[in-house]
Amino acid sequence: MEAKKAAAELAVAEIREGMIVGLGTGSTAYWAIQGLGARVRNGLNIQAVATSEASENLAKELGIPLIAFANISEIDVTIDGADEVDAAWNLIKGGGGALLREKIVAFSSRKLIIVVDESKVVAQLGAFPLPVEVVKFGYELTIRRLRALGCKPEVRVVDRQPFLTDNGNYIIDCNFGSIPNPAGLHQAINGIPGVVETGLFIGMASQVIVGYKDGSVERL
Ligand SMILES: O=C(CO)[C@H](O)[C@H](O)COP(=O)(O)O
Repeated sequence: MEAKKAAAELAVAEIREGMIVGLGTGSTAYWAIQGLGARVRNGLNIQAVATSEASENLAKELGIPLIAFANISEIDVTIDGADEVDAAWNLIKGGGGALLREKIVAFSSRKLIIVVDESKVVAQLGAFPLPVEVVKFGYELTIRRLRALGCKPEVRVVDRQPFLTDNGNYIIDCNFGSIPNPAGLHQAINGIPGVVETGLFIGMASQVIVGYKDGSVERL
């Protein structure tokens, strides 16, 4: 917990008056949202957009003002977590099932700050099974096509039910093993009809902040 909190707090310190801020999803982003809530209570004037219903609810509880996407064209800074970060700052995301909204928000963010604990930093992506969001229709066929790309795909199950994203889709966790060419794999998966989005975030991170067990932090 200390590692995630420390990384999140350093990112929150970068938020300035008047900014539009993207709120990530997960246990590390949770600390960023808490930190932003504290700064808002101390008078910081920001507006936020959330990447999940959970983060939106937390922002509301903390009194962080939210703004509709219809009223913005860009987000100044988004702070989000990741499941893996490689040496080129490519990411696997979606462990919390919010990858589609996270990618939509990240894509329109001038700056994407990724906050992780040290366990997430890897030489090559792939030890964490890649989450892929797919529509329910024909998902059995979509899974076959994913398997043909060389992975072991599994429908994510929570409480013995298929997990449904905030968008009403399934998550297929795809174990490819080591991923030597993340961009190529992303393209191949996104070419399968039925796939909505992959959890590979290629070249999107602007900054990576790593927290350590002893509470120290490092910018990569
Ligand atoms: O991509 C995500 C949610 O879809 C999260 O950012 C990712 O799973 C990391 O979560 P945590 O900070 O809880 O380890």
